[in-house]
Amino acid sequence: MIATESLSKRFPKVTALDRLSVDVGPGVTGLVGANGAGKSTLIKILLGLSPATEGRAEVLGLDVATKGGAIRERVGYMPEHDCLPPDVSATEFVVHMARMSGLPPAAARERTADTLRHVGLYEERYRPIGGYSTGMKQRVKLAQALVHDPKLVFLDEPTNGLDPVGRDEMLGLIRRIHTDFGISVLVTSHLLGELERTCDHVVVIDGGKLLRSSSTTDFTQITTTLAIEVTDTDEHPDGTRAVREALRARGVDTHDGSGLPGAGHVLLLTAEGEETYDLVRDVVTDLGLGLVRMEQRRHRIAEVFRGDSDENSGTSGESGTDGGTRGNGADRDGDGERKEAVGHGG
Ligand SMILES: Nc1ncnc2c1ncn2[C@@H]1O[C@H](COP(=O)(O)OP(=O)(O)OP(=O)(O)O)[C@@H](O)[C@H]1O
Repeated sequence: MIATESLSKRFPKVTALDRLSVDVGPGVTGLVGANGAGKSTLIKILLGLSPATEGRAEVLGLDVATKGGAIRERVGYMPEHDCLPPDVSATEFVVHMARMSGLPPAAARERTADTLRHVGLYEERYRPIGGYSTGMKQRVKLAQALVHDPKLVFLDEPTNGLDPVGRDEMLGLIRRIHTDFGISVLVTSHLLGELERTCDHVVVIDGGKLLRSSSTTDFTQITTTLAIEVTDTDEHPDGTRAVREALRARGVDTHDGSGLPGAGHVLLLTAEGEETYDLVRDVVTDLGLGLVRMEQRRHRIAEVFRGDSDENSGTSGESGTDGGTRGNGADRDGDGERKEAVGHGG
């Protein structure tokens, strides 16, 4: 879908892209990086809107340096910033964008109605955009990117400014763009957690350089860390502690994993093999406790950035699922939800 080769973009005071070589296949691909990492610059070059300083890039087999027009016919673009006219309705605006893409009037109206329904705008679509919420505006921007039935869409920070519910809805929509319509997606975000759930593949850039490009499952491969949660009983009012002590008596060290979201008392330990599972089962049974869960943890993308290895992933206590953001910054958008952000976040 996309291929870049030693692509660079230098502005007078900053190198926004630095010899970036990356291939992106079909599916939903996340482009992640801190603010200023070069995500929007890359998208503009890929659309043929801004020339690269060096290197080359192709989108759908078309050279960005010479085939910008043909690329924009085939690729939808949802820009990061608010760019919607306040005085027209979503329907009028999206019909206009469809016409600009070359659809005849009747087809433009039909596609507009379908697309606005798909993104979840109903009666509101006849009201002026100026009165819309941020979530509704993001949906209009998404609709205009999809209305001409592109093969590929570039979505630049589509969840920006949305509350957690709005973000989840937008991420669901993005997934469905691919599953329902077969349109491939390149979506940018500075929030790692979102991409982990939404994308098949993740490309990470930092300071305009490629840090990593791999499938989401490779990022989140299973670790050898086991997470255990047990019930309390009258005899053992702190079941977790009882398990911890019993395991220690058998020479197995555990770590506190209660920093994990939604977790009550979670113990983390390194699984040496089947014996570890048997040992935990026996210890819990001997103590008369209930085993609520025993599961292998997966790496989270944030941990990959921190360079956490299996060996130390259980030692910090906070290194669990959504736990740590060490070195990557924690992001709060005022919605009270802690999010993982690369770099300094935004
Ligand atoms: N037209 C421009 N002139 C000068 N510098 C620019 C220009 N556009 C981008 N930059 C710089 O290039 C770097 C990369 O910017 P870019 O907008 O691509 O980052 P980004 O990863 O999309 O982050 P954000 O989400 O904050 O936009 C930044 O340092 C930015 O200040």
